[in-house]
Amino acid sequence: MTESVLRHEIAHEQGYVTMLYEVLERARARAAAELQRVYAGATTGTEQAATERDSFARTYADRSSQLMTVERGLCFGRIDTIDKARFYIGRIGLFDDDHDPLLIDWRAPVAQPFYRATAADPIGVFRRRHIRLSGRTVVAVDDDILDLAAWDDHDHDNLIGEAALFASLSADRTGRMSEIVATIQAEQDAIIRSGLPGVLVVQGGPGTGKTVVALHRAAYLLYTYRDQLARRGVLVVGPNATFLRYIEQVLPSLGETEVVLSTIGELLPGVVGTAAESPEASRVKGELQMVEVIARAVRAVRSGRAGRDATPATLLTSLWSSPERLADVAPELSETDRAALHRPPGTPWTRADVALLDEAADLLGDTDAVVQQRRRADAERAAKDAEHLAYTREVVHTGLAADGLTLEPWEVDQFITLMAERTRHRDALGTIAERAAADRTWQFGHVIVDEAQELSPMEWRMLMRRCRRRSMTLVGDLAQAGTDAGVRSWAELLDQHAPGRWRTAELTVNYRTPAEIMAVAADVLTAIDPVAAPPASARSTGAVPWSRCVPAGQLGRTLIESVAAEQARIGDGRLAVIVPRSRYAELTTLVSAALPGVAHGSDPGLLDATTAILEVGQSKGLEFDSVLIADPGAILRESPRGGSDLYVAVTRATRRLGVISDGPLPDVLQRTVGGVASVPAGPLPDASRTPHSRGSNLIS
Ligand SMILES: Nc1ncnc2c1ncn2[C@@H]1O[C@H](COP(=O)(O)OP(=O)(O)OP(=O)(O)O)[C@@H](O)[C@H]1O
Repeated sequence: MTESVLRHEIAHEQGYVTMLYEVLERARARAAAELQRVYAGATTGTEQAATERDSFARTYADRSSQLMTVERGLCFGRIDTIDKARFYIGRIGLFDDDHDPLLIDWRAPVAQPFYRATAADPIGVFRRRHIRLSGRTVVAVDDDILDLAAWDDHDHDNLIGEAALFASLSADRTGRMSEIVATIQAEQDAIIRSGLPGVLVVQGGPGTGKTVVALHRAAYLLYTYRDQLARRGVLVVGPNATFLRYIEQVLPSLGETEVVLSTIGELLPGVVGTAAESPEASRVKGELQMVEVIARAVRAVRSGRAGRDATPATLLTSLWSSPERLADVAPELSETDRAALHRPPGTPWTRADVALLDEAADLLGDTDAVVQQRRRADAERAAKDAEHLAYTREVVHTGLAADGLTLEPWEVDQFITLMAERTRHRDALGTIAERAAADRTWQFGHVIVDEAQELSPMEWRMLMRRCRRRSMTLVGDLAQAGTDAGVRSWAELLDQHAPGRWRTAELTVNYRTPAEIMAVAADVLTAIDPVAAPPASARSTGAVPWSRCVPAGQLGRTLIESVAAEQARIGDGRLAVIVPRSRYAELTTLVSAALPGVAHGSDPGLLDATTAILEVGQSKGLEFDSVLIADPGAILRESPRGGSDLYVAVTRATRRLGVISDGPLPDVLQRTVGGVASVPAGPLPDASRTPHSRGSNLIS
């Protein structure tokens, strides 16, 4: 585009975008007025009537807040089809007074070609345009003309909208995951829009967008299969509380609030399994042989042989604290394994306990009191539904009278049913998290599991009980598995739990880690699995990973110097120091004493800190502008899955990676600049003089 054509196009899009914001403002005003009217309307004065009113109020309040959250980047694209139709794509659907679409919701089928069209297969699209806004001002347009002749020699047609994508990938990290609606790639879009039934497994290397794609899929499914999913909710399971905080803002920005986020350790009502324990104990607890152990323990309780400890918590406490009782019900476990499980009563629950408690609860069943409570709740809900319909009738008639509208009686009835359904949904949805949290037998409409490779066989049993219809999305990377108790093969897992009802998809492009860092990661991956292929990096930065070997006793000091140097290099960006578990306390104390602003792995404010010091497990799923790895040799040695831990650590950075070791540098890191030779403190190696840089650079 020449300069003047570009100016003209920007002015044209500005006119359209300004009109869209005016329509948005009117929709906001309407939602506010409805809210006002509901609050001003009379109720019969009973508590129930007030609840009904609140339910409507919540619907309009949700609508208002949804209309507020789409302010930033309301419209981000446009497609012109070969048959001369034009659609603007954005975060929400907007319509004119005749209900003709002005802006298409990114999840609607009409928007799909925006993400899928390629030069090789334009699916009817002549032009795809990315529109970049700053506030409400159009600052850039970027066109892909999907004309085969012009694109024939282009070798990466799975990447679209490169200017927009590249700008978003190069931005400083904020400590929170952000949504990617404007730049979803074709292979990601196919996963996001894959159908609801059955189990979809998404395997992909680090940084390929598994998490972000899974969250966009949640938003897409709730939009497309609203009736099926709204009342049961969608459960998203993540590896730890920090990770859940890292992703929690993505869904509201996509306009979805009906999603329950949980860790495995919190899936059983009334139990929080977060205490630490030995890797041996969690391995033994995660193995499938525990099914029979728990079953025997329950039988022993029932027969009165082992006392009358018929609640799951007492049952498990007594097993762990009594070697005799454990030996009685778990003869198949070795003595060493049984010893690993032993602990005194009163010890807090660990994550691996939770699946066993759930197993026991499932066998013991609910007590009469719980069953009766559930029946009472069902009856109350039915009564509420009837009252809700009556209230809806009143609201609709008042609203029609206020607007001076006359409709046919059947139209009014239809509208009442629709409104009742919608507001009842909202009412139920507002409390899905509470209801699901209080009900062990809650069945979710869809379950999404992130870092799925980490779940043990016992944890899969627990999760499958939460979704008997097996509508699930599992995203993970077997090469990143941090425990031996995790998944070894997706087929092995799913042939057992969803035979004939599962499918796989793969993500192949790494949007996080630049090619220079991925070249190092590729060596680590080869050591874990010689035939595994690393994902191709979407970009390169020119900054080659560096390493520095220091004499024993100088790791802390060098780390402190390097933190300060890296902070200066990345400006407003974020830095992580990843350390071995065995040296976490030592290095955290040293670094914190010298640099008081550094956050620790368990700090609630971790994500907002500019620098954090973490064990590998705490860094799972997260990303930082720069990463320093301390004592990589210890990371490799201290766990049977040390190679995978190092792979995770190496692939957390979006821009820079440095390695500091007070022992020999592991062979798999020889590709870092500096190598085994000790390099003096001072300026870091100049990337442009670096001899090696493997890995592909898809954006040249
Ligand atoms: N299409 C895209 N447009 C812009 N950014 C993207 C896109 N896809 C992924 N990203 C970004 O790439 C980064 C990595 O994504 P994500 O964390 O979902 O990857 P992952 O596969 O879950 O990684 P890991 O397994 O290493 O934790 C995130 O910053 C994400 O926003």
